[in-house]
Amino acid sequence: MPEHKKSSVVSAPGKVLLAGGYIVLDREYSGLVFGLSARINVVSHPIQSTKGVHLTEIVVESPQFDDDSWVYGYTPVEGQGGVKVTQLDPGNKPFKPNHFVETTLNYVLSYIVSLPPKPTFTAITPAKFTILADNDYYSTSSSSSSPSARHRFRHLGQTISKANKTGLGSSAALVTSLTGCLLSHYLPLSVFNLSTPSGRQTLHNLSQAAHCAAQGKIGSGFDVASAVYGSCIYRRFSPSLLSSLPTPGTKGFGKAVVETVHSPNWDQEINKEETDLAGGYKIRMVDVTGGTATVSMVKLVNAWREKNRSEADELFSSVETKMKVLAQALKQGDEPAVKQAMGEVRKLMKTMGEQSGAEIEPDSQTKMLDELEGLEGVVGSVVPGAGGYDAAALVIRDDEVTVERVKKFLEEYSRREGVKARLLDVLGEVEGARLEGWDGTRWEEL
Ligand SMILES: Nc1ncnc2c1ncn2[C@@H]1O[C@H](COP(=O)(O)OP(=O)(O)OP(=O)(O)O)[C@@H](O)[C@H]1O
Ligand SMILES: C[C@@](O)(CCOP(=O)(O)O)CC(=O)O
Repeated sequence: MPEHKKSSVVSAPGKVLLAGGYIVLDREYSGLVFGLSARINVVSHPIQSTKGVHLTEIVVESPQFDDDSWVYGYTPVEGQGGVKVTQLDPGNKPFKPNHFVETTLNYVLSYIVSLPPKPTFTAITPAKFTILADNDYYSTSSSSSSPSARHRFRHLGQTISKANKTGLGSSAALVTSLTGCLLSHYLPLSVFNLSTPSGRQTLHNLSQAAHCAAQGKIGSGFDVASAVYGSCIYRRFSPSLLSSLPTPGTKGFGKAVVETVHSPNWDQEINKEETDLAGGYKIRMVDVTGGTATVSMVKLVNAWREKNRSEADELFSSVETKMKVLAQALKQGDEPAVKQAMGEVRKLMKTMGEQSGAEIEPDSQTKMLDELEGLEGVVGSVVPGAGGYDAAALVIRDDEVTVERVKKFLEEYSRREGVKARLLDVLGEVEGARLEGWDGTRWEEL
């Protein structure tokens, strides 16, 4: 583990889009997203070269998963192309790429070496980056109260591709925390400081660029926005900002990344003032061990909207109106208003699903959420984001009795319906990406 003075630790939260799925893809509409207490942390460690050996290696490891570490060589690219990393064959193990990690390295290292006043390839030195994800990002067969589950960064006993995601936005939290850690590790505080508004803006723009490239599509970016800024009402950036970046490893890539990240044309809106959760309430998530194919659902909703423009636009506007009412009610702790607004958002999203053919609130989720809403202390529920079988979101009263009641209900419901529904430990949280302090053993728990 690293000597703390030479290490940086950056964490970024997961997300829950409480209201605004699909509509937030269009800049006309905004969505309400909360950050989550489940964070992905990235810890940097310099690698000392032994005398006479010239290393140009960057290692990224995710020790909670079987065999998941990736070794990259890095080389400068001529013609202001920045840096290109190439994954090195581990020899003794199967060769497994991690597209999100590799793309982030290409974008962030290229940005760092291409910063004005002049390109400095020597800014990059060999280093290792360790990814530590809070447990709630993945479903497991063990219950959350078992001893191994209490470990902060549990070993999952499988590879990343086999792990069952709960839908809390692991790739956005990973790309954002890795971007923040690379910037903090390689750049002096005078050039990149995560705690300043301009540092956050750089982190946001660069993480959006890397995440879109890794995903192979330009989504709304609400997940990266909340990983950087935490809870907010989010209006997306114009997709044209990222549509003409060259490919990593080609001439002009590094220069283009710097120009794009520093462009004055970024037009996302992050409204944090109207997003808060009053004391006495908590946002909790219920995992149903499913997962959702967001891309095909978005295609169905878009196709329906194309054909039924005025009906769809009316529905989209109603979702946005109710989203704003919900944000205000949550901030004020107005329980009846939260209940009503969540109920209305649910109904509208159910209708969007029925009209478009996308399973936004599948009937099995409807049944579970209706029953949950009947419990004392459960204020409201929604299928967040794209909906489907990702973890559902609840607003509940913040007391032990309610939590126990919900847990007991989910046990009984799982037995009765033959499903695995459980309350995740994760809570809604307002804060975004942050530099973590070094406190000795905290990052050595694995
Ligand atoms: N702990 C981790 N260590 C290394 N890579 C990770 C980790 N978590 C996520 N990733 C990367 O992110 C990818 C998962 O991204 P994907 O977009 O499929 O899921 P997601 O962002 O969690 O989805 P959702 O938004 O539905 O929660 C993994 O294949 C891997 O490349
Ligand atoms: C459908 C969409 O609006 C939300 C997807 O949310 P999630 O990944 O299911 O949390 C897509 C997007 O905003 O990029």
